Amino acid sequence: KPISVVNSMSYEDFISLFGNVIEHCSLCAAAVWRDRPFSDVNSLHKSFCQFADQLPIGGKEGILRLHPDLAGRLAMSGGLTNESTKEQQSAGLNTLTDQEKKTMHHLNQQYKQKFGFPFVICARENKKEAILTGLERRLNNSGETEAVTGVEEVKKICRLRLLDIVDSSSKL
Ligand SMILES: NC(=O)NC1=NC(=O)NC1=O
Repeated sequence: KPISVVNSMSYEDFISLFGNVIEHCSLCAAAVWRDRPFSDVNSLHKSFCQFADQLPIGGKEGILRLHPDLAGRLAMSGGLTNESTKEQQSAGLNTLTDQEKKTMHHLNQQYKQKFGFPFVICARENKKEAILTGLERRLNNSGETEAVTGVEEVKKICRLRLLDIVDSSSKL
């Protein structure tokens, strides 16, 4: 969609179009609508990032808790959103060996046990090996660090999902 069409949308249409660019966070889109008109997809992304950044730590953790595990129960049962399904497949998470599945599940559990929110990484920018090493490495971080790191990954996921919707060449 051209950015001019995005800028002329009612907030209902804007929310239905962008309600999942941050996974299950239609609130983000509902808030970002007020920043229109957007000059291009970058300024639209910037608004989403600013909304996430100004959230208190509890809100940041809340955004992370809305994300499905990588190669988790939901993924195995085909219960992911369309976007997450494609993203997890692109990282090769649908072709994990039984051993890799067990390792991923165990590390995800450990991570959630420690932080109280799931491990989030931009799957379209990582293959399964990098995801597993990232999970192991980040397990050693503090909760504060991981809440911020996770939101940085959410911003990357958001940018790629926005680029799937908005013509990146269109400018105000
Ligand atoms: N826990 C996650 O990182 N989930 C995901 N990352 C993505 O890029 N897509 C997901 O579903």
